[in-house]
Amino acid sequence: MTYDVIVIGGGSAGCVLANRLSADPRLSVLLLEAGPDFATVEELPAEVADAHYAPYSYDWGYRSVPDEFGNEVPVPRGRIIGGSSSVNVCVAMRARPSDHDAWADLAGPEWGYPEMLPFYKKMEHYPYGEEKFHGLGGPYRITLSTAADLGPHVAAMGEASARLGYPTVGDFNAPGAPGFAHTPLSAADGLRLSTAVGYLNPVRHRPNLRVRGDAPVDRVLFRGTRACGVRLASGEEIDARHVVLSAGAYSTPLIAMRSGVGDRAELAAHGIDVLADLPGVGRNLTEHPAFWNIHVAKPPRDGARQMFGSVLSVAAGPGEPDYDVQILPSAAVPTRSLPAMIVPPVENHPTGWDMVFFVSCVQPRSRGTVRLASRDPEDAPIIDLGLYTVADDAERVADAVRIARGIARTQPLADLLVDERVPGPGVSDEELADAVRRAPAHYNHGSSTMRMGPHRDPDAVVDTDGAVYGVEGLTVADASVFPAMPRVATNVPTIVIAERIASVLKERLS
Ligand SMILES: Cc1cc2nc3c(=O)[nH]c(=O)nc-3n(C[C@H](O)[C@H](O)[C@H](O)COP(=O)(O)OP(=O)(O)OC[C@H]3O[C@@H](n4cnc5c(N)ncnc54)[C@H](O)[C@@H]3O)c2cc1C
Repeated sequence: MTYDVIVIGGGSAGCVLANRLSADPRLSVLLLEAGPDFATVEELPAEVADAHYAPYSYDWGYRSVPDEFGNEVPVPRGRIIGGSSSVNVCVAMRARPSDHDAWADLAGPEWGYPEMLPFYKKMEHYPYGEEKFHGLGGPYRITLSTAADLGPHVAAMGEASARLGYPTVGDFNAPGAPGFAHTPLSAADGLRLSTAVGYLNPVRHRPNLRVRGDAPVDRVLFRGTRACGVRLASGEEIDARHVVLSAGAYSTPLIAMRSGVGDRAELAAHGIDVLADLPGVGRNLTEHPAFWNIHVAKPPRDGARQMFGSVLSVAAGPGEPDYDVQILPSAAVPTRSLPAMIVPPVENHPTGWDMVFFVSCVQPRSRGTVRLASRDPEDAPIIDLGLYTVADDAERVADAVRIARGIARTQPLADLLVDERVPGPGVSDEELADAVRRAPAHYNHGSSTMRMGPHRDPDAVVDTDGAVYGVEGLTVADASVFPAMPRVATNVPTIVIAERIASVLKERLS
């Protein structure tokens, strides 16, 4: 059988494509996912269903190459239906109007905020009611955490921020000034709402949609320069009129390169024939660099239900059109619940409880790369996150830690904390940038490795509709096409990118 469309990767974007394209009963759609498929919420492993903590199972197990200090940073990515939306911490932030201004400048006016607002509304089920900035009845349910969900430490953080002059923001996903806000969440009643749950499960009954889990793809097949199907890692070949790459910012460039789309010299090094010489494939990897600023907490009177669910956004650097650093405060959490691969366990902890300020520079200038290690589809890529290769990024993260330290010293939060644990009181404010560089972490927001842009841009890989330059019948829709990194968490921006690309593609293929 020849499918009208094969979508590779059933993650945040792939499930959107599968839903929107198969809405046309004339289009036969096959969704191929490397990880396991769980067709109902009841079948989900408990840790994947539980929205309160990010599970680090169902993961590709990637790591960044060692940096100058020998740190090999983990790069988690979901290998499961729903992709990284099945393993993330459920923060559901829209890209800001200022991010859309940048996208419009780099990729075309259709990516501006007024043009994209209808897609945000279309994707959303906002149970508090439809209004100017929100939608009702869309596939993706967005909820707001309550003060009870977040516990007393986060409430005290909000009060301390207000005392220091940071405004309180009622609706993070409406345009407006930065400040302290409860973050919207892709979770409800403790259930993580992946795009598999929101977009895919309700349409699985469609006779023109087939979903295959445990089906890793090796490469796209071409007749001349026209995509005509895919080859699975098992060697099985499947025909299609059109192929969509939605395998995420790390895997999409790998599949492209194995298929002959990429930098000529890199393809030649692996003996791959060149179909389209596109040097931008695997370049421009952008990540939000982060630091775990940890404070020993007094045990909370009432336990929180949600680890993360609020954010303070601040313009720290000069000349930014919007905020450039973010501080995500955690609830007070048992020390042993922090991921050991990121926060080494400590002996003789004074209380057994910590409060984390997970801080980031959300407009980083550093860039990294994703490269092929070999032609074997099961080989991990060579990932160089490139964190802090531009020194200013470490200064911005240090700015965020200084702000977090100031809030930790301010009442009423100061009364709920004991002392700073990481980096610790022995590290002065002036030494923070160095401490940040020596303990690299990130927000798990890797993107832009198949960047969207005009053909004249030598690093652009896809056009404004996600079509890959130099070949026909091949589209990319996932976080790899971000024209620039938004200053927010990347799941919702990936979903709206997929929504827009799906709407254009459906028109073309129908
Ligand atoms: C631990 C973690 C926490 C995060 N927390 C948040 C958060 O709270 N809020 C937020 O907004 N963002 C968060 N993110 C980021 C966000 O989830 C991602 O940016 C987003 O999911 C990316 O979507 P995508 O479609 O590009 O890729 P993914 O969702 O990763 O989907 C790619 C899919 O393709 C599949 N695939 C890959 N290679 C192949 C192949 N060869 N053949 C077949 N299938 C393949 C993968 O298994 C995966 O299912 C987090 C990410 C992680 C990893």
